[in-house]
Amino acid sequence: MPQKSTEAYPYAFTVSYVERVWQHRWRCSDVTFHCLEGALCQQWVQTIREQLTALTSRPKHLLVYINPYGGKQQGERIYEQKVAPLFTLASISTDVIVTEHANHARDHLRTEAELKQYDGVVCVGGDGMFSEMVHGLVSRTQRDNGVDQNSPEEKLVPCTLRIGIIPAGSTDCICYATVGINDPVTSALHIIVGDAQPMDVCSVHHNNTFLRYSVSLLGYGFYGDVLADSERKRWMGPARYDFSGFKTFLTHHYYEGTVSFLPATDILGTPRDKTRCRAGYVLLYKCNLSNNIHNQLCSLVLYPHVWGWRVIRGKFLAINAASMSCACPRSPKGLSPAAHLADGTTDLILVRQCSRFNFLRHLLRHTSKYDQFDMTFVEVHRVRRFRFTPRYCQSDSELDLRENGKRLFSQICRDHPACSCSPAYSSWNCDGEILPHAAIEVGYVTTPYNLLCKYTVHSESIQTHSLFPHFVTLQPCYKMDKIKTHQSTHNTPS
Ligand SMILES: Nc1ncnc2c1ncn2[C@@H]1O[C@H](COP(=O)(O)OP(=O)(O)OP(=O)(O)O)[C@@H](O)[C@H]1O
Ligand SMILES: CCCCCCCCCCCCC/C=C/[C@@H](O)[C@H](CO)NC(=O)CCCCC
Ligand SMILES: [Ca+2]
Repeated sequence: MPQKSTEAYPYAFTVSYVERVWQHRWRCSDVTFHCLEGALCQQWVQTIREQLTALTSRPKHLLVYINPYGGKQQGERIYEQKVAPLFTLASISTDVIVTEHANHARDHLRTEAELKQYDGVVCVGGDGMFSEMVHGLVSRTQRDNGVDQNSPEEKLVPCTLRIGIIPAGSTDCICYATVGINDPVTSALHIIVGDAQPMDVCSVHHNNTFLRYSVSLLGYGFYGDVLADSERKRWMGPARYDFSGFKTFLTHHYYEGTVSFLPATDILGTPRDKTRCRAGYVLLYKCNLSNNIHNQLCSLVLYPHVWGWRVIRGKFLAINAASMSCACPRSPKGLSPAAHLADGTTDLILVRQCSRFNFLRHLLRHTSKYDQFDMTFVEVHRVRRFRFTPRYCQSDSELDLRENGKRLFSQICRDHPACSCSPAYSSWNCDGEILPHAAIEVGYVTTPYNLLCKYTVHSESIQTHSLFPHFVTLQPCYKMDKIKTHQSTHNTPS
């Protein structure tokens, strides 16, 4: 600042604020205001501070879990260098746990963590780490409320604590599909300003026994096989998915079975809509869909069997249930671009046996503007529940082998034990974790979740933003713990 104005306006304070720089990317900027009088400066600071304190949606105390081995193993560095300084600037205090083993965060959240003292929990990692948080919190909430997790008929009780994601994984699909980008700074700023987004959760069962929750992808066939292969190549980092994806594409296995599903008939909107559920300031498509007659007509056309379950038998290259778009850097529009984040449904995508060439066309359309569902061997249904039963029963010994992670020597092709045809079973990819059971039942899709790092879709949050459009926090010009005015000519706080 020129000396002249410093002399004329000797008091100053700095406001840090969120700036939208490009598309969905946010950055923290600041602006310094200079005043003639110390008292006036103090009054401004006091008033802004009061307004900030009144924003109850903003977290003050967070519990952070860092997976040091997710993605490119950069979790700790990302948190220390990019996120922690922003939390400090926003006067958010944190308790940080660097996980020591898989399921550390899940078990800590489920049993030990003193959750009452926190306004939210944050995970630094990928989809697997987020899944751990969901399992810890959702399980704890169901247990505290006497909900039987084993019953697919039961609806989940919503959790009150929100989860924030700082992306540091390999796919980061949950972060990308909710925020619009996988950028740690953007996510940290969403957490700071208290953004919230409810999200759907599916419970997955086998023989009336609870297996796992899923919030993004439940995929059998192609995505199950990619995951099973890639887990053996974790040392490759995020590139393992490209390698295993290519390999699985070449193997071109199909799987026989029966899919039964309960179509979501009482909703507006279809998986073929052109809208995107990634609410922001420019594109505000809310999850509770718009009252649109065109959408209503599409629902009727797509779901003529409105009253009950539908059953489809066949040979499938992939069976995917996308509870959200599953957009990620590999596929910016995702597996089901029009899926909604919190509408109590999942989009069931059935890819029937077809030629390698056609399957490649289908896969490539996930990365372009062309419609991946507009192909004769692909169908998509918006559903509330579904089941899958493989054509051939899976024996208990086979399940044991799979559960123990052993190679499936017993997995023979259906007609010719000695040849390399398609095996009888794939496994389910449940948000990036392998489920060895081929036969599963998915209970009612419910929305027991709130994320911290999401654009506003609640009217409450929108109001908050229009009242206080940008302020993240206040800082004096010179580094101090508390907000104070200072006399800029003397470089010392007054
Ligand atoms: N300290 C740890 N040591 C080993 N594994 C861990 C540890 N902490 C968490 N995990 C496990 O690491 C697995 C992968 O983590 P994460 O999801 O963060 O990264 P990723 O798999 O590379 O990313 P993505 O899920 O986005 O593809 C998760 O299943 C999680 O349970
Ligand atoms: C031969 C050309 C192929 C081009 C294909 C592009 C299609 C990409 C669609 C990507 C869909 C990602 C769905 C997200 C799944 C996550 O819950 C899971 C855990 O992070 N990731 C994977 O399973 C990792 C899945 C990675 C699949 C490649
Ligand atoms: Ca959904």
